[in-house]
Amino acid sequence: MDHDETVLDVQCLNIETFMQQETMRVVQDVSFRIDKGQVLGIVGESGCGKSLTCMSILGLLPDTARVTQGKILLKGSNLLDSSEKELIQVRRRLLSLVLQNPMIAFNPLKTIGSQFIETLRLQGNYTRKQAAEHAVYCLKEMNLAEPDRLLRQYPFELSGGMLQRVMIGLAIANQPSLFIADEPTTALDSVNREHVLNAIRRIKSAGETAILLVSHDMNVIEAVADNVIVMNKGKIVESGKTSDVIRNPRNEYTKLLCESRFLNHHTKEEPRAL
Ligand SMILES: Nc1ncnc2c1ncn2[C@@H]1O[C@H](COP(=O)(O)OP(=O)(O)OP(=O)(O)O)[C@@H](O)[C@H]1O
Repeated sequence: MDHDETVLDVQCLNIETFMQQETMRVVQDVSFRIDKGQVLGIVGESGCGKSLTCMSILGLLPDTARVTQGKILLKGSNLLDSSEKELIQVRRRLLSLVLQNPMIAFNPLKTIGSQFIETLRLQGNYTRKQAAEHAVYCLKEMNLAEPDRLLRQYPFELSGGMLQRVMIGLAIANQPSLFIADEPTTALDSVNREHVLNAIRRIKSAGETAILLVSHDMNVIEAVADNVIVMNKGKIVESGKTSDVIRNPRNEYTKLLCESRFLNHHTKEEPRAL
């Protein structure tokens, strides 16, 4: 594989948390790579370390957690060696994140348009007019109808699924090198989930961005991820091409996740923890 294509290379990542005088190794020796135009899925039960792994890449770990060992190479440079100032620049130019609940990402008192335009102008060299035009383009890319009208609306006027797509449109507006989506479909009904998966497919087919997709739903991973890692209790217990892992799961937890695929379609429940 051409090394130039690798966007994110996480090597032997270890994260500890410390709360109430107790230290816990919550991520242990986790390694993975994502190339341009590829989607890597991370699956695993609640508390297995998926979110802290993502937050460490963004340099946004909470005060009660820290990376104790490892490397996070973004296009070859180790983010763990970056200063806070450099990280802010990296987050603006190269990384973007979408979380489960888009409502908390928006200011309820401002229109979608003003927030979209403000963020675009913060990230890039846009006039207000150019930013407004680009916002319309991004919303169209997300297959959202009537983007001009949508930009005049307030967050509470949109459904969760629409807001999530607005968030994704905004997140990829400046073609980040790495797009991290942490449970982007979990709070959505099946129709909106499909819209979000289509949005991810579109980003993938543009071929410029590496995508890290966290989910506990194997259906979602199966739909868009080229490769998958399965985490349990802070460790990778299985990894490989998504189709191979699903066809031939080796680990007991992976088997459960795969079996729950059909169940999840109807109930959206998380599989029982082992
Ligand atoms: N801010 C924090 N301070 C201390 N410990 C934390 C903090 N956030 C998470 N943890 C602990 O770290 C471990 C990993 O949590 P993490 O949120 O990464 O799991 P997750 O796999 O993303 O779970 P979920 O699917 O529920 O979001 C858990 O044991 C959790 O309790």
